[in-house]
Amino acid sequence: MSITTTAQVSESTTLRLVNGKSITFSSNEASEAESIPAIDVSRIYSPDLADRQALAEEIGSASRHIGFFTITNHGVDMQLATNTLDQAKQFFASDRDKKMEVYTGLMPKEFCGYHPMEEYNPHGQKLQNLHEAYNWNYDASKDAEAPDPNTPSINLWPSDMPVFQERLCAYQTALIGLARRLTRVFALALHLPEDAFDKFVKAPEAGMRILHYPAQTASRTDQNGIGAHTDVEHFTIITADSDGLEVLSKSRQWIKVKPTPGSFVVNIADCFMRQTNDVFVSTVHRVINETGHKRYACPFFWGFNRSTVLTPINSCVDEDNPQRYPVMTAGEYYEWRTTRQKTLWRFRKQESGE
Ligand SMILES: O=C(O)CCC(=O)C(=O)O
Ligand SMILES: [Fe+2]
Repeated sequence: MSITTTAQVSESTTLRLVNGKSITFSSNEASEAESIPAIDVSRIYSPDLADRQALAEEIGSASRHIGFFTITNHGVDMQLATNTLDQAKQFFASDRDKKMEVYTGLMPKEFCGYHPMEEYNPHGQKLQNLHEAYNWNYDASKDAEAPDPNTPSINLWPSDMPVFQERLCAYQTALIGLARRLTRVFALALHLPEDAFDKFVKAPEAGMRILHYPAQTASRTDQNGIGAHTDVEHFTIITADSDGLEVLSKSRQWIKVKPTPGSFVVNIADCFMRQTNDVFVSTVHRVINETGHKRYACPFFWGFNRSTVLTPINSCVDEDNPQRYPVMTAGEYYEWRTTRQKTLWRFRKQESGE
């Protein structure tokens, strides 16, 4: 972590993110003084376009200002989420050898598979990030709305845990349905036709991850559960069983996000930020588990098909906001981030003397 000191103000911290941007904040403490917007999204199911447009205005405003919001009345059966978190508890409780059979290092250009405990340290803190994770990708053959048995899925499933795969995929299928509807609302929020993005999400990126964060005893300066970062794709839908998620506001304060039973947290990610030329904010976030007990979470990472060219949306580029990023496909960006993230984070681990 690089510490810089300003003349009158106390110490501030500057961190460089994997996406190339830097962030600075003056206090490492998080507070509940600000909160993220809570949006009732039941209107995604309304047959009336005016209802969906009104919802799009709310979601668009949250995406432009903080890039994080909670959604209620989303229509997803929360039993599917509970089942997935139960499977996470069982998987992470198994032997390390068992988990290492699906080690993510076997797939250097992908995130899928098992990420061991204390493997990464993105900001060179005294201690490695205190989490372990398991990631799995979209499987076109299980897509309820557009099943395609001919596209192989890239995954590392544990060999003898069929219920694990079944429960995790059932939850993923439900979230894919919700994400397709939200994608239409985002199109409206950008004042595009509602179906403008449909073609990009026929065969989407819809990877997921389960995470286990042990209770942290070290200070938040020395260790994070997961260090400050932005997500890679278009938007993320997070389920978590406890406090711990923190979001960096525009005023550079860390805000605590409270999980509300039955709701999800949604955040904008980097591909959407690039495609909207920074009109949508891909907000920096991290997790620090100071609850005193284990924390489990399950983010769902939704992105447009890897062949989608991330040309900035016309209405997001003008004289005051000229084009900020070179154009590349979502797949090129994904691969750049994955390899960079894995090598950079491991490099910093070696640097810290492990
Ligand atoms: O555990 C959480 O609540 C969020 C995890 C996260 O931000 C991530 O995996 O990208
Ligand atoms: Fe994240």
